[in-house]
Parts: sequence; C-alpha cells; structure tokens
Amino acid sequence: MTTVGVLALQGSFNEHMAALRKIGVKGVEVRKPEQLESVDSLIIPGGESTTMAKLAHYHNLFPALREFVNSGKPVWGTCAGLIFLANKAVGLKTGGQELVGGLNCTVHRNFFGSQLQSFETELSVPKLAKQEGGPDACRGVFIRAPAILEVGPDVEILADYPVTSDNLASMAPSDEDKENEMGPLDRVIVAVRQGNLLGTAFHPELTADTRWHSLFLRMGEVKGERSLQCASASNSDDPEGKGAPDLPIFE
Ligand SMILES: NC(=O)CC[C@H](N)C(=O)O
Repeated sequence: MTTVGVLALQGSFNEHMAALRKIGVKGVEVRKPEQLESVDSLIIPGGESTTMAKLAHYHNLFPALREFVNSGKPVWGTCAGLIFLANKAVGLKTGGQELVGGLNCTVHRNFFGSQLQSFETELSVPKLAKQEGGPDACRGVFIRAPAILEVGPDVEILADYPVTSDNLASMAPSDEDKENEMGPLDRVIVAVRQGNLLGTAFHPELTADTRWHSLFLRMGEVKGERSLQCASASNSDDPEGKGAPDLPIFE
C-alpha cells in the first residue's frame, strides 16, 4: 500500500491527513528529512509559506525536499505548498524566502489579497472530471491565496480563474509585480500539473470532494503501485456529484 507523506511543519496538514483517511490511504506526517525516504509521494499543505520556509530551513529539509521532487515521485503543493514548488515567486516579504522549486511557473504569493479577501467559488475543472468522474466543477476555497501568473510549455493548466475588478481592488497600490512585470491579466491560473508535480492555489482538503486527492494518488500509480478502488468507491454512489452539497468541511 502506498504511503503519502504530508509535510507537517505548519498549516493545514491535519486536513490533508483526514482527506487521505477518507479515501482509505495511509498518510504520514513528515517533519524530518530522513522521513522522506519512506514515503512514496508528498503533499506540501497550505499555511503561511514564509513561516513554513523558515521552519523547513531550521529542520534542514530543503535539500531532501528538492531531491524528492527531482526523484520523480509525486508532489502536490496546495496554496503555500504551491509557492514552495514554484521556480519563481513574486510578492514575497522583504528578504525573500527559500523555495523548493521544480514547477516551471511564476507564482504571486498573495495575489488575491489579505485574509479578508479570502473567498469560495466554483471552478471549472473538466480535466479533473474526465479523469476522476463527477461534475465538471469543483468548489475552490481560496484563503489568502496565491495565483500562478505564467507557466512554462511543459505545464498543463487544470483550472484558471477570471481577474475581476473585485480581486484587482485587493491589489496593494505598490504591487508592481502584478501590474508592470506581467502586464494586465484577465485570468490567472489556479491549478496545474507538470509531470510528477501537482499545484493548486486553493484548498481541496477543506471540501468533501476527494477527487484532487485521488488524482494525486493516480499520479503515483503510473508505476503500477496502487489500485484506486477505494478512491473510486467513495465516489461511486454519487457519480454525478448530485448528492450532498460540497460545503467546506473542517474535520
Ligand atoms: N492558505 C495559504 O496557504 C496562504 C498562502 C499565503 N499566501 C502564503 O504566503 O504563504
């Protein structure tokens, strides 16, 4: 049985552990570099990326995290975790922060503004639905969320989101990264896949929809490791996703 590591320094690692339990998968909290040796894939959760980077540095995790990403094992970054995986991040705190890198994209750390500008929305996710079944949309919980401003040619876009005057209003006037460097954007990217790497700017682990977790597990299956029976079983009694509304859960 596959073992999924969840980086457990800070942020929403408990919620990812709960989502994995729900689909019958063993999650292991990872706090030390050597623990990465015994997991098959890794989730880097949301939280606060600057703080998480300081903790990762303190625990000497960066070299092992980079090695893990380069090994080709699946790694999924949600929100702050997405920032960790990006090759380039803008809108950082003064002094910057260390990144793991590997994902060929530029991320804006707080694109959608402060905690107060957090929001929930329906995202169109036809590629996710095609692979995992269920509806063509998923609930996106954006908490002080980053956004991907541009991606390299090897990156597949799984979801994007329109930039409206509302979310532009949340831009700090001094925020030159969004305006000058990138030019005006009418959409930003909020979910991507590049080979063994998955990145989401929102928090699937805070909803009842387990399809992002099962997609991630499927990425590790290419090597023929695990049957997704338990994951698909959890969706099979509601293949159209018409049952209970997909409200956020905080288990
Ligand atoms: N919910 C989140 O993970 C927020 C991430 C936050 N923007 C950061 O800088 O890390």
